[in-house]
Amino acid sequence: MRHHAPGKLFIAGEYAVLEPGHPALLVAVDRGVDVTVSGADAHLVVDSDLRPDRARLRWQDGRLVAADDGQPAPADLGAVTSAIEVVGELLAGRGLRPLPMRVAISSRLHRAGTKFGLGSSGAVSVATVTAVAAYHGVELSLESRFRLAMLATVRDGADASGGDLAASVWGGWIAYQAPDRAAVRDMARRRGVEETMRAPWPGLRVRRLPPPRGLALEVGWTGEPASSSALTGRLAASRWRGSAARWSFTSRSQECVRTAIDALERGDDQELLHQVRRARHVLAELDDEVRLGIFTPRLTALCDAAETVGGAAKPSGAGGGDCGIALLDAAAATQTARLREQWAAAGVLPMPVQVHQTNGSAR
Ligand SMILES: Nc1ncnc2c1ncn2[C@@H]1O[C@H](COP(=O)(O)OP(=O)(O)O)[C@@H](O)[C@H]1O
Ligand SMILES: C[C@@](O)(CCOP(=O)(O)OP(=O)(O)O)CC(=O)O
Repeated sequence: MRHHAPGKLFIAGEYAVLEPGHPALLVAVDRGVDVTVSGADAHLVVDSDLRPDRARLRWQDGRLVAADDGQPAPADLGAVTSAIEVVGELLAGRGLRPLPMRVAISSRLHRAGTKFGLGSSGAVSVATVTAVAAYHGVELSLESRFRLAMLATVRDGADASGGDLAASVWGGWIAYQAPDRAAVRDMARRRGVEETMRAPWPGLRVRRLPPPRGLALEVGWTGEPASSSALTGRLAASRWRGSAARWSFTSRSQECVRTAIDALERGDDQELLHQVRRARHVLAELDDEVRLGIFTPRLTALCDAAETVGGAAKPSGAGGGDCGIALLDAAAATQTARLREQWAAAGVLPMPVQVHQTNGSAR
């Protein structure tokens, strides 16, 4: 049983999307993670391309622990083990026991262990819940994949919007608004996974969007891995939290993303470019205000280069490294060539990444 889940890029709306009701614009990419589930003699074996050794695990009170000494499962396998545990809970609710299995993860979202910032944890969660459920004969709808992966993500208190999960599940270009994660986590604790899968999730909205008519998407990698949770944690702990600046940032981001979504739906590429430039500035103002370090020198150079050739660019996601996106006139090949040259001179690696098409059905 094998499942492929694509990685993602944030086109606009990062940070603000953490607040329920605030949209983000994302796109899935044609690189991702493959999870293959096959039989095993006993226990559960997790074999990840991030680790030299396979981990042998066993179930203990609904959690996965090391098979030999009962110690917690390796922390770097947290995305995988949480995803398996949530499926385990779903199966238990249906009177089924998880089978012994080997879960193998192979990813094109890192190079020799250094991530690109294309949403590897999200793709791992989506591919794992889908493949493990299918191995047990449970076919999940698109929304059920998203919900299980979101439950796996929030289970240990991590606050992430789930935008990466939605892009990975639905594919293509999407508009996304996050559910109230605290409410969803509490519901799962009180009422269990099965019921939480069926209940309404306040705030959650996902909508597929048409791609831009005549724009090409370019992706540049800074070569510097960044920790999104460290950046969002610093933001949450800062005095910015209850400030007027926060309100101003989230409302400007919201207006920018809504206008960008509208531009996509109307096929207005020029307006989309304008909103991507605005999104860059809204993020830069947040960075000036809170000094998060979203814009590294390479990310700033990546954006400036795109603007000098007539395009629009910004960091994708939390910033601090990882990658950035640029949108350019698809018909102007010389602009793309000039952009790539300027990126290379600034130490930004152009990545051969295309948009992943929409995943099959709408559900
Ligand atoms: N190939 C993989 N195998 C197992 N876990 C993975 C793999 N790729 C990513 N992960 C999990 O995702 C985490 C990286 O997530 P994150 O920092 O959010 O990166 P990204 O920016 O690519 O989403 C890793 O620490 C690991 O827990
Ligand atoms: C700040 C954010 O809105 C965006 C973070 O996006 P990244 O693309 O940086 O995330 P990772 O996939 O974990 O690397 C936080 C969020 O939406 O969860």
